[in-house]
Amino acid sequence: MSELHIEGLHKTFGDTVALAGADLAVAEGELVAVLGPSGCGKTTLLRCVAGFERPDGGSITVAGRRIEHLPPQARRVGVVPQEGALFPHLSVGRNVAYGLHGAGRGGRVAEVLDLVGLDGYARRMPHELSGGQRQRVALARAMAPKPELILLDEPFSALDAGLRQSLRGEVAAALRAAGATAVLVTHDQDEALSLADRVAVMREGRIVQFAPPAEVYRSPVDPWTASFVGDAVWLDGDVDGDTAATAVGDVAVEGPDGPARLLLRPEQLRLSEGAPNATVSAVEYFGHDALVTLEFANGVRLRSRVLGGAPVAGQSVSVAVDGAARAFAR
Ligand SMILES: Nc1ncnc2c1ncn2[C@@H]1O[C@H](COP(=O)(O)OP(=O)(O)OP(=O)(O)O)[C@@H](O)[C@H]1O
Repeated sequence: MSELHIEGLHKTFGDTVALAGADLAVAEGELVAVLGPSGCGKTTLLRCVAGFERPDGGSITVAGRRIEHLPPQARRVGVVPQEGALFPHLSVGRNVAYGLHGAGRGGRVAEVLDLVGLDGYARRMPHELSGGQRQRVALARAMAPKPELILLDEPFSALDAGLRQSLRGEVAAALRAAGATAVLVTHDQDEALSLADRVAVMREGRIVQFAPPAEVYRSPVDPWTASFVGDAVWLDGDVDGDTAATAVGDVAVEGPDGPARLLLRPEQLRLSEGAPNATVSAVEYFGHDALVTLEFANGVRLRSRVLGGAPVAGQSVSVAVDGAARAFAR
């Protein structure tokens, strides 16, 4: 497995700019999620790397080799499409063996099926598998020829929520066990944050932030990224050093001095002991936690994520802020 370098990639379709100078550098053995809203260019980026689309400009290098002008089969890149796309008339084993040649085929098929947890499934037909098993076969098929790089295009999107979550972990484990360099495209922030070593946030054809999941969540580069990745609670304030004066009191901050929009995550607003300073105006209960809308005396409303017992609407509560808010100049 090898590293991937994408520089200044451009692609337009008629009047639509799908890629507007996308840059991405994936290290050997790394699992990167490209996360962005619908239409931001994720699939186009992946298709350019796979060779299904030819970019208008820019370069794609895998293991030091420029590949953007090579046909797909010469790129040594494996692809796991959205819905697996297995050959329906071929057994699991023959699907996985499809891109393999030579004597070691049988052994390699068994090896990759084992890696994806489908040891003993080689004789089954695709229609005899669950949706999650089909996706694992598609992953095994992509990995079988030992490509330099594996690309996964929304590989869990056709599955229901429970299955998606368990399969995510299994796929990440299989990729890591194989030492694969992989790029996964998704619009699902939970998927990106939970799976990837680094997340590339994509907007309007460009990568706007590329960092480990915790950094993207805690220190988003701009308000758009803050609101796109995770729940954002916004509060206006005036920053002076490491505190900001706000309508709900002084809050610890990180960011430039002056008028600012302050980003808090709902779990940073904690119900505490002490003199009440807010009233609960609404509660959305989810079992494991609840989203509570808090109204302060001056009319400011903020959302808090509360674990365990949720308060009830109308209740007076004391609210404290944990950690620092991130300030963006206003
Ligand atoms: N073959 C094409 N012809 C014309 N326009 C296209 C083509 N492929 C993509 N586009 C346009 O390019 C833009 C980026 O599309 P792309 O499929 O890469 O986005 P995406 O981020 O993968 O979206 P989604 O999450 O909805 O799949 C969109 O505006 C789309 O309509």
